[in-house]
Amino acid sequence: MPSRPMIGYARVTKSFGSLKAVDDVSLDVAEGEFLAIVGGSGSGKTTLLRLANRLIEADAGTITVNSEDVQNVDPVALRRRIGYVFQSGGLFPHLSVADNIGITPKLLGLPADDIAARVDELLELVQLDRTAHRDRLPEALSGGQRQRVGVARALAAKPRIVLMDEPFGALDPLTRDALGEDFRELHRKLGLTTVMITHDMTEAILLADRIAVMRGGQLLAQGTPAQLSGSSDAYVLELLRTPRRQVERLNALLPQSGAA
Ligand SMILES: Nc1ncnc2c1ncn2[C@@H]1O[C@H](COP(=O)(O)OP(=O)(O)OP(=O)(O)O)[C@@H](O)[C@H]1O
Repeated sequence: MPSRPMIGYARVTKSFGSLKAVDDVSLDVAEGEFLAIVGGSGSGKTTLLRLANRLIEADAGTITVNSEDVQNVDPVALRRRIGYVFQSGGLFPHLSVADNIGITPKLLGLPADDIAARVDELLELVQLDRTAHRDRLPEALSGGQRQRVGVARALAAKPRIVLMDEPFGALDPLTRDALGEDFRELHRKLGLTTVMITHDMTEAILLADRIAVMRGGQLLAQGTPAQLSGSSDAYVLELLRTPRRQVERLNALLPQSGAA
């Protein structure tokens, strides 16, 4: 694993009223790492993610991005340096695919020809056919295609960091699998640092280098899947056992391949 932290949380706390959504969390994400954040609903995953690009401000603690305290970085400039993929794609419904992808380059003041070239490059990168998809509105795309556009848009300003909030959650399992694999390849090819929230433990184990487990706002455990499987925490072990238990149940219900 690379050594330099690209994102660093040091004793970070964020409350909403009396509720500690993120409670004294310290976590480093190394440069080039793919980290998955897992945990039950309301455990603080989204809050933790959004603290990194200042969509949410911390009450206490320090967050660094590329060794810089995010408090010293203009939030808009920070968000341009960090790609963000929303669960539902988060595309502007009235803008074409090309305009959705090109929105940040446009805000950055790039000339129209450069934006068009960048859009084509990104469409290719996320494996969408230029001619077929460029001018469509998001409503004319499948869920998987929308998420590909969401990924392309997040990559438009050539960020080194990508944050993804349950990006493949609303997709059918086959599309989800394919997109997960494709994104993992992009992560490698572009040398990204990726933090992805997922509810799917199998996805976390298959895609991520390391997994952070949240519960009640606290970081319960972090480590590689192998390290976590040696955890002494019952909740962590339960989470890690889920994929295997599902396979066992499936094996019991389905004929084994090759069987008559
Ligand atoms: N803007 C807000 N105002 C008040 N409470 C909030 C706000 N945002 C989040 N919370 C609360 O903080 C806690 C953590 O929320 P968060 O969205 O971070 O959890 P999560 O783990 O991402 O959940 P899910 O998996 O359901 O998306 C929850 O109890 C939530 O209701």
